[in-house]
Amino acid sequence: MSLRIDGVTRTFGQVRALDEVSLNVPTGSITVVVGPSGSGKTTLLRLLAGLDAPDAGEVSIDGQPVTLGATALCFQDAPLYPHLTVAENVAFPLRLRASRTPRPQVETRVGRVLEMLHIDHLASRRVAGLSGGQRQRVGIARALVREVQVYLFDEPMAHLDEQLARGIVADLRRIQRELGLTFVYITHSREEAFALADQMVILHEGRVVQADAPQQLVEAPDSLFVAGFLGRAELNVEKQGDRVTATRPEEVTVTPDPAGIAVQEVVYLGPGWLVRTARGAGVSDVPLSPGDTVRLEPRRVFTFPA
Ligand SMILES: Nc1ncnc2c1ncn2[C@@H]1O[C@H](COP(=O)(O)OP(=O)(O)OP(=O)(O)O)[C@@H](O)[C@H]1O
Repeated sequence: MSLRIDGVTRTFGQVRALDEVSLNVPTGSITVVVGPSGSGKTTLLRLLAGLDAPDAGEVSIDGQPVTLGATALCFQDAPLYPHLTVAENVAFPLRLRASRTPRPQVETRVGRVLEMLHIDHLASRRVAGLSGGQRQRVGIARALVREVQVYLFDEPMAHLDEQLARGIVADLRRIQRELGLTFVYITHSREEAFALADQMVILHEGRVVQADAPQQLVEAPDSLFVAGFLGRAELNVEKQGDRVTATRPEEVTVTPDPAGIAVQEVVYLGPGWLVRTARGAGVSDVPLSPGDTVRLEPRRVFTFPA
Protein backbone atom coordinates (compact mmCIF):
# COMPACT_ATOMS: atom_id res chain seq x y z
CA MET A 1 0.00 0.00 0.00
CA SER A 2 1.31 3.41 -0.87
CA LEU A 3 -0.48 6.62 0.17
CA ARG A 4 0.80 9.65 -1.66
CA ILE A 5 -0.10 13.31 -1.80
CA ASP A 6 1.23 14.95 -4.95
CA GLY A 7 1.26 18.71 -5.44
CA VAL A 8 -2.05 19.20 -3.67
CA THR A 9 -3.58 22.68 -3.50
CA ARG A 10 -6.92 23.48 -1.85
CA THR A 11 -8.26 27.01 -1.70
CA PHE A 12 -11.33 28.44 0.05
CA GLY A 13 -12.03 31.84 -1.54
CA GLN A 14 -8.87 33.87 -0.94
CA VAL A 15 -7.41 31.35 1.53
CA ARG A 16 -4.87 28.83 0.29
CA ALA A 17 -5.50 26.20 2.95
CA LEU A 18 -3.02 23.85 1.24
CA ASP A 19 -0.39 25.08 -1.16
CA GLU A 20 1.33 22.48 -3.35
CA VAL A 21 1.65 19.88 -0.63
CA SER A 22 3.50 16.68 -1.46
CA LEU A 23 3.95 13.89 1.01
CA ASN A 24 4.50 10.18 1.21
CA VAL A 25 2.81 8.26 4.03
CA PRO A 26 4.87 5.13 4.71
CA THR A 27 2.90 1.91 5.17
CA GLY A 28 2.76 0.36 8.65
CA SER A 29 3.88 3.50 10.43
CA ILE A 30 2.52 6.62 12.09
CA THR A 31 2.68 9.98 10.35
CA VAL A 32 1.87 12.79 12.75
CA VAL A 33 0.84 16.16 11.28
CA VAL A 34 1.48 19.21 13.44
CA GLY A 35 1.32 22.93 12.80
CA PRO A 36 -0.19 26.13 14.15
CA SER A 37 -3.92 26.73 14.09
CA GLY A 38 -5.08 27.37 10.52
CA SER A 39 -2.01 25.74 8.91
CA GLY A 40 -4.18 23.27 6.95
CA LYS A 41 -4.08 20.08 9.06
CA THR A 42 -7.80 19.31 8.98
CA THR A 43 -8.04 20.25 5.32
CA LEU A 44 -5.28 17.72 4.59
CA LEU A 45 -6.98 14.99 6.60
CA ARG A 46 -10.31 15.59 4.87
CA LEU A 47 -8.60 15.13 1.51
CA LEU A 48 -6.97 11.91 2.71
CA ALA A 49 -10.38 10.68 3.88
CA GLY A 50 -11.90 11.39 0.48
CA LEU A 51 -14.36 13.82 2.12
CA ASP A 52 -13.05 16.68 0.01
CA ALA A 53 -11.21 16.98 -3.30
CA PRO A 54 -8.14 19.07 -4.14
CA ASP A 55 -8.25 21.97 -6.62
CA ALA A 56 -4.97 20.74 -8.04
CA GLY A 57 -2.78 17.71 -7.44
CA GLU A 58 -3.77 14.24 -6.34
CA VAL A 59 -4.24 12.07 -3.27
CA SER A 60 -3.78 8.43 -4.21
CA ILE A 61 -3.52 4.97 -2.73
CA ASP A 62 -1.53 2.57 -4.88
CA GLY A 63 -1.81 4.98 -7.77
CA GLN A 64 -5.63 5.23 -7.60
CA PRO A 65 -7.46 8.36 -6.38
CA VAL A 66 -8.47 7.90 -2.74
CA THR A 67 -12.11 6.89 -2.12
CA LEU A 68 -14.32 7.26 0.96
CA GLY A 69 -14.20 3.60 1.95
CA ALA A 70 -10.41 3.29 1.86
CA THR A 71 -9.83 5.05 5.18
CA ALA A 72 -11.36 5.15 8.66
CA LEU A 73 -11.63 8.50 10.41
CA CYS A 74 -11.71 9.21 14.14
CA PHE A 75 -12.01 12.75 15.48
CA GLN A 76 -12.20 14.57 18.79
CA ASP A 77 -15.87 14.07 19.61
CA ALA A 78 -16.67 10.88 17.78
CA PRO A 79 -20.49 10.99 17.72
CA LEU A 80 -21.77 7.77 19.30
CA TYR A 81 -25.33 6.44 19.37
CA PRO A 82 -26.50 6.91 22.97
CA HIS A 83 -29.28 4.30 22.74
CA LEU A 84 -26.88 1.57 21.55
CA THR A 85 -24.43 -0.41 23.68
CA VAL A 86 -20.67 -0.05 23.39
CA ALA A 87 -20.43 -3.25 21.35
CA GLU A 88 -23.27 -2.15 19.05
CA ASN A 89 -21.64 1.23 18.50
CA VAL A 90 -18.33 -0.38 17.59
CA ALA A 91 -20.06 -2.93 15.33
CA PHE A 92 -22.01 -0.20 13.54
CA PRO A 93 -19.68 0.38 10.55
CA LEU A 94 -19.45 -3.38 9.96
CA ARG A 95 -23.23 -3.76 9.94
CA LEU A 96 -23.69 -1.23 7.14
CA ARG A 97 -24.70 -2.92 3.93
CA ALA A 98 -21.57 -1.65 2.13
CA SER A 99 -19.35 -3.44 4.63
CA ARG A 100 -20.68 -6.94 3.80
CA THR A 101 -19.09 -8.46 6.89
CA PRO A 102 -20.62 -11.82 7.93
CA ARG A 103 -22.19 -11.74 11.44
CA PRO A 104 -19.75 -14.14 13.21
CA GLN A 105 -16.84 -12.11 11.88
CA VAL A 106 -18.40 -8.90 13.15
CA GLU A 107 -18.57 -10.36 16.65
CA THR A 108 -15.00 -11.62 16.57
CA ARG A 109 -13.63 -8.33 15.34
CA VAL A 110 -15.62 -6.23 17.78
CA GLY A 111 -14.54 -8.47 20.68
CA ARG A 112 -10.92 -8.23 19.65
CA VAL A 113 -10.84 -4.45 19.27
CA LEU A 114 -12.68 -3.88 22.57
CA GLU A 115 -10.10 -6.05 24.28
CA MET A 116 -7.18 -4.23 22.64
CA LEU A 117 -8.57 -0.93 23.91
CA HIS A 118 -9.33 -2.33 27.39
CA ILE A 119 -13.06 -1.68 27.17
CA ASP A 120 -14.29 -5.27 26.77
CA HIS A 121 -15.87 -5.08 30.25
CA LEU A 122 -18.07 -2.23 28.96
CA ALA A 123 -19.35 -4.15 25.90
CA SER A 124 -23.00 -4.34 26.97
CA ARG A 125 -23.15 -0.91 28.65
CA ARG A 126 -25.05 1.92 26.99
CA VAL A 127 -22.81 4.73 25.83
CA ALA A 128 -24.84 7.40 27.67
CA GLY A 129 -23.30 6.72 31.09
CA LEU A 130 -19.65 6.45 30.05
CA SER A 131 -16.83 8.82 31.04
CA GLY A 132 -15.13 11.04 28.46
CA GLY A 133 -12.11 8.75 28.27
CA GLN A 134 -14.25 5.63 27.86
CA ARG A 135 -16.33 7.31 25.14
CA GLN A 136 -13.21 8.25 23.23
CA ARG A 137 -11.93 4.67 23.46
CA VAL A 138 -15.26 3.55 21.95
CA GLY A 139 -14.86 6.11 19.13
CA ILE A 140 -11.34 4.83 18.43
CA ALA A 141 -12.52 1.21 18.56
CA ARG A 142 -15.21 2.01 15.99
CA ALA A 143 -12.52 3.29 13.61
CA LEU A 144 -10.09 0.43 14.26
CA VAL A 145 -12.73 -2.29 13.84
CA ARG A 146 -12.80 -1.54 10.12
CA GLU A 147 -10.24 -3.17 7.87
CA VAL A 148 -8.99 -0.28 5.79
CA GLN A 149 -5.66 0.77 4.38
CA VAL A 150 -5.24 3.95 6.41
CA TYR A 151 -6.59 5.12 9.77
CA LEU A 152 -6.96 8.87 10.18
CA PHE A 153 -7.14 10.68 13.53
CA ASP A 154 -8.05 14.35 13.90
CA GLU A 155 -7.04 15.44 17.41
CA PRO A 156 -8.72 12.48 19.11
CA MET A 157 -7.40 13.50 22.56
CA ALA A 158 -8.25 17.20 22.31
CA HIS A 159 -10.94 17.07 25.00
CA LEU A 160 -9.29 14.66 27.41
CA ASP A 161 -6.98 15.47 30.29
CA GLU A 162 -3.29 14.75 29.76
CA GLN A 163 -3.12 11.64 31.89
CA LEU A 164 -6.10 9.97 30.21
CA ALA A 165 -4.70 10.93 26.82
CA ARG A 166 -1.32 9.39 27.69
CA GLY A 167 -2.91 6.01 28.42
CA ILE A 168 -4.89 5.97 25.18
CA VAL A 169 -1.91 7.16 23.13
CA ALA A 170 0.21 4.33 24.54
CA ASP A 171 -2.51 1.80 23.62
CA LEU A 172 -2.85 3.24 20.12
CA ARG A 173 0.89 2.98 19.60
CA ARG A 174 0.94 -0.64 20.76
CA ILE A 175 -2.04 -1.64 18.59
CA GLN A 176 -0.56 0.09 15.53
CA ARG A 177 2.73 -1.77 16.05
CA GLU A 178 1.14 -5.16 16.72
CA LEU A 179 -1.11 -5.02 13.68
CA GLY A 180 1.25 -3.07 11.40
CA LEU A 181 -1.42 -0.43 10.64
CA THR A 182 -0.90 2.86 8.83
CA PHE A 183 -1.93 5.95 10.81
CA VAL A 184 -2.10 9.64 9.97
CA TYR A 185 -2.61 11.55 13.20
CA ILE A 186 -3.21 15.26 13.74
CA THR A 187 -2.43 16.82 17.08
CA HIS A 188 -1.71 20.11 18.81
CA SER A 189 0.14 18.30 21.57
CA ARG A 190 3.89 18.17 21.39
CA GLU A 191 3.90 15.26 23.84
CA GLU A 192 1.47 13.20 21.75
CA ALA A 193 3.39 13.97 18.59
CA PHE A 194 6.67 12.75 20.06
CA ALA A 195 5.02 9.70 21.64
CA LEU A 196 3.53 8.55 18.34
CA ALA A 197 5.42 9.83 15.32
CA ASP A 198 7.59 7.73 13.07
CA GLN A 199 7.37 10.61 10.61
CA MET A 200 6.43 14.11 11.77
CA VAL A 201 5.10 16.55 9.21
CA ILE A 202 5.17 20.24 10.04
CA LEU A 203 2.63 22.40 8.24
CA HIS A 204 2.84 26.18 8.16
CA GLU A 205 0.50 28.38 6.14
CA GLY A 206 -0.63 25.49 3.99
CA ARG A 207 2.86 24.23 3.15
CA VAL A 208 4.91 21.30 4.42
CA VAL A 209 7.90 23.10 5.88
CA GLN A 210 9.68 19.91 6.95
CA ALA A 211 8.85 16.20 7.27
CA ASP A 212 11.17 13.74 8.96
CA ALA A 213 11.73 11.55 12.00
CA PRO A 214 11.11 13.58 15.19
CA GLN A 215 14.72 13.38 16.36
CA GLN A 216 15.94 14.60 12.99
CA LEU A 217 13.55 17.57 13.11
CA VAL A 218 14.71 18.51 16.59
CA GLU A 219 18.40 18.15 15.82
CA ALA A 220 18.46 19.46 12.26
CA PRO A 221 15.60 21.90 11.69
CA ASP A 222 15.63 23.50 8.24
CA SER A 223 14.26 26.81 9.40
CA LEU A 224 13.84 29.12 12.35
CA PHE A 225 10.14 28.26 12.31
CA VAL A 226 10.75 24.51 12.78
CA ALA A 227 13.47 25.11 15.41
CA GLY A 228 11.04 27.20 17.42
CA PHE A 229 7.94 25.11 16.82
CA LEU A 230 9.44 21.98 18.36
CA GLY A 231 11.09 23.75 21.30
CA ARG A 232 9.63 23.91 24.81
CA ALA A 233 10.12 27.66 25.21
CA GLU A 234 10.53 30.65 22.93
CA LEU A 235 13.86 30.63 21.05
CA ASN A 236 16.72 33.00 21.76
CA VAL A 237 17.23 34.67 18.40
CA GLU A 238 20.02 36.98 17.32
CA LYS A 239 20.37 38.60 13.92
CA GLN A 240 23.94 38.92 12.64
CA GLY A 241 24.16 40.47 9.18
CA ASP A 242 22.52 38.12 6.71
CA ARG A 243 22.33 35.26 9.26
CA VAL A 244 20.12 34.50 12.21
CA THR A 245 21.41 32.39 15.08
CA ALA A 246 19.02 30.68 17.44
CA THR A 247 19.28 28.63 20.62
CA ARG A 248 16.61 26.77 22.55
CA PRO A 249 16.47 27.78 26.23
CA GLU A 250 16.35 24.09 27.23
CA GLU A 251 19.70 23.69 25.45
CA VAL A 252 21.33 26.63 27.25
CA THR A 253 23.13 25.78 30.50
CA VAL A 254 22.67 28.37 33.27
CA THR A 255 25.41 28.64 35.88
CA PRO A 256 25.46 31.07 38.82
CA ASP A 257 28.36 33.53 38.24
CA PRO A 258 29.05 36.70 40.25
CA ALA A 259 30.50 38.32 37.11
CA GLY A 260 27.52 37.21 34.96
CA ILE A 261 24.33 38.82 33.73
CA ALA A 262 21.30 39.58 35.91
CA VAL A 263 18.31 37.24 35.97
CA GLN A 264 15.11 39.10 35.11
CA GLU A 265 12.48 36.42 35.47
CA VAL A 266 12.25 32.80 36.64
CA VAL A 267 9.53 30.30 35.72
CA TYR A 268 9.42 26.81 37.24
CA LEU A 269 9.17 24.21 34.46
CA GLY A 270 8.92 21.16 36.72
CA PRO A 271 11.69 19.98 36.60
CA GLY A 272 14.08 22.88 35.95
CA TRP A 273 13.72 26.64 36.03
CA LEU A 274 13.40 28.77 32.89
CA VAL A 275 15.62 31.78 33.55
CA ARG A 276 15.28 34.93 31.44
CA THR A 277 17.99 37.57 31.12
CA ALA A 278 18.54 40.57 28.84
CA ARG A 279 20.76 38.30 26.72
CA GLY A 280 18.38 35.38 26.29
CA ALA A 281 16.98 32.53 28.35
CA GLY A 282 18.24 29.19 29.61
CA VAL A 283 17.18 26.39 31.91
CA SER A 284 18.74 26.04 35.35
CA ASP A 285 18.80 22.86 37.48
CA VAL A 286 18.83 24.95 40.67
CA PRO A 287 16.29 27.54 41.79
CA LEU A 288 17.30 31.14 41.09
CA SER A 289 15.68 34.52 41.72
CA PRO A 290 15.46 37.77 39.77
CA GLY A 291 18.62 39.79 40.48
CA ASP A 292 20.90 36.73 40.78
CA THR A 293 23.72 36.79 38.23
CA VAL A 294 24.40 33.91 35.83
CA ARG A 295 26.43 32.74 32.85
CA LEU A 296 24.57 31.33 29.81
CA GLU A 297 26.27 28.63 27.73
CA PRO A 298 24.39 27.23 24.71
CA ARG A 299 24.96 23.54 24.06
CA ARG A 300 23.58 23.83 20.52
CA VAL A 301 23.38 26.79 18.14
CA PHE A 302 21.37 26.89 14.90
CA THR A 303 22.21 29.25 12.06
CA PHE A 304 19.77 30.18 9.30
CA PRO A 305 19.73 32.75 6.52
CA ALA A 306 17.96 35.93 7.72
N1 LIG B 1 -14.77 24.97 4.52
C1 LIG B 1 -13.99 26.05 4.62
N2 LIG B 1 -14.38 27.25 4.17
C2 LIG B 1 -13.59 28.33 4.25
N3 LIG B 1 -12.35 28.33 4.77
C3 LIG B 1 -11.89 27.15 5.25
C4 LIG B 1 -12.68 25.96 5.19
N4 LIG B 1 -11.96 24.95 5.73
C5 LIG B 1 -10.77 25.49 6.10
N5 LIG B 1 -10.73 26.81 5.80
C6 LIG B 1 -9.57 27.72 6.03
O1 LIG B 1 -8.42 27.05 5.62
C7 LIG B 1 -7.33 27.29 6.52
C8 LIG B 1 -6.83 25.97 7.08
O2 LIG B 1 -7.82 25.42 7.92
P1 LIG B 1 -7.66 24.03 8.67
O3 LIG B 1 -8.92 23.80 9.45
O4 LIG B 1 -7.26 23.00 7.71
O5 LIG B 1 -6.46 24.35 9.66
P2 LIG B 1 -5.95 23.51 10.92
O6 LIG B 1 -4.47 23.48 10.83
O7 LIG B 1 -6.67 22.20 10.99
O8 LIG B 1 -6.42 24.46 12.11
P3 LIG B 1 -6.79 24.07 13.63
O9 LIG B 1 -5.52 23.59 14.25
O10 LIG B 1 -7.23 25.39 14.20
O11 LIG B 1 -7.87 23.04 13.57
C9 LIG B 1 -7.88 28.24 7.58
O12 LIG B 1 -7.54 29.56 7.20
C10 LIG B 1 -9.37 28.01 7.51
O13 LIG B 1 -10.07 29.16 7.91
